[in-house]
Amino acid sequence: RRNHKRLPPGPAGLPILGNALQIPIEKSWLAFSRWSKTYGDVMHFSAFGRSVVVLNSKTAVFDLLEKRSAIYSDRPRSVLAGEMIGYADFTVMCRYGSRLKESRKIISSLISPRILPEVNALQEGQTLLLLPRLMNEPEKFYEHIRWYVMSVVWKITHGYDLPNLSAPLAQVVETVNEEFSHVTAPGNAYLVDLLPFLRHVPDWVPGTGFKALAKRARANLLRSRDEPYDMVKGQVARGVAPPSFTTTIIERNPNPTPEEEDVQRMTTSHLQAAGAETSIATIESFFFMMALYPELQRRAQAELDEVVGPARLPRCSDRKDLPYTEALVKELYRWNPVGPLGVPHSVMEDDEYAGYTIPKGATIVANTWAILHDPALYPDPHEPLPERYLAPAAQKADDGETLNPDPRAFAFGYGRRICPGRIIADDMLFILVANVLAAFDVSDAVTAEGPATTRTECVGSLMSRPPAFRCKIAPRSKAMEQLVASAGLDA
Ligand code: HEM
Repeated sequence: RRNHKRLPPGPAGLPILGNALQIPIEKSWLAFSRWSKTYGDVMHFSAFGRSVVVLNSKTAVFDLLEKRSAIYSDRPRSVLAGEMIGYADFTVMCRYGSRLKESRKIISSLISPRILPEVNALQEGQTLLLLPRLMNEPEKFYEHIRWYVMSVVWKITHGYDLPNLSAPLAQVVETVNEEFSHVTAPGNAYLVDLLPFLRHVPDWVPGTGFKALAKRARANLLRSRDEPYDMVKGQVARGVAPPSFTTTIIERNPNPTPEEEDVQRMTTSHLQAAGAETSIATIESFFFMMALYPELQRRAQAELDEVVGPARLPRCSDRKDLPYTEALVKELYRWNPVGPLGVPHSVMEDDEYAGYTIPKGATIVANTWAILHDPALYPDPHEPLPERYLAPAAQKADDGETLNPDPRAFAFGYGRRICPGRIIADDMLFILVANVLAAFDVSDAVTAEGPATTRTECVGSLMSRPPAFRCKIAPRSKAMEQLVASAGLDA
């Protein structure tokens, strides 16, 4: 379709296909950053007649996704994943409307500063269980990190003690996560998303394998929604439910309408899915960064030794006295943001910005990676430098911008869709970083290509994570070995 509006600039594309073949599937945030030097901070692409607008600067992202959040908070339509499988009922893919509002209202009533002491105690307890696992089987650290994050989130959302990753409840969620990643992966485009009427074509027609896929994935989605919720519902009825988000929701509204219960079920099971993968990838990045940059590790350890001492392990309450460790956590969000392009938004009406039309229904992609590697905001952006946040407050760049802003303002998304789990994620990351560094030395990262170096690049299409690697995780002293073992037993 010809469009006479003045769209933002972008590379010329082919008829019908548009730019679909030009956008790389792997690490597209790097290509977008390169192209922004030619086309500017606001770029337009098209693929099969659909508009995609990529925002490459803090100003453009904040102007649109924050200040005009009222019209930039929808998600793009997705026929297979969103409508046929039903992921659009999940908060993260939910279209803008009453269901999203209801679900976000439930989440913000649950995740508030008031409940943080309880959540922090739980996170500290799970961390003490993680340390002996890392000490005894360091070669399985991927598995341990996964168990750690999932166990923290399960405990918060359903009061469930996850023994290991093969527990049936964990398996259901893992299957849903895998299916979700598969159908939403860039490059796995399904024709039904371009031609939605195909969903009504009978199953026997060749080429409709996507319908069987949708049925299977939907059945798993409903299992992941119902099994944990029904477990807690039964516990509440018997008066034995441990405290959890799901318990609170059920007790608060014991006789919900079917519509209310549907949102409650989806929201609680979704927190489980939304919280896990992002946090796991950030922790993988932490181990990688520590192995590559031993001097950062030493500096944080010196601070932990001085403030916490050798007789105990760090707690959340130490955080205010650990500025370097805090800065290191900030640098983790910046150096390799796990969501380099965030989650796409969609604009609900035609809009004008910087002299261009942003057309209604366009997918809006915030290039968070580009902001977090903008040398005008973060000098020397490719180097992990926690001390950048310790410089005297409010250092200004030539154009008056504050230098080295807190990366959490970008890493957790924007406007009305900002990540509602960010306080939980951030505390979990801090307590893990502080404990691992107090207890262990991390070193010698090795990927399939050989020893990793500071030039080894992260990989991914939707998420950015280090290439698969092994590393050494060794107790810092005999005394620490004993402390970890006894703290683990106590926990
Ligand atoms: C390091 C860990 C995490 C990172 C980097 C992260 C990042 C993000 C980002 C970038 C978004 C999209 C925001 C946008 O559309 O602009 C998001 C959405 C979301 N996150 Fe997180 N997240 C993390 C952990 C968590 C945790 C632990 C939970 C829950 C316990 C959670 C729950 C959610 C939910 C429910 C949404 C959907 C919000 C919506 O679409 O309205 N996240 N997160």
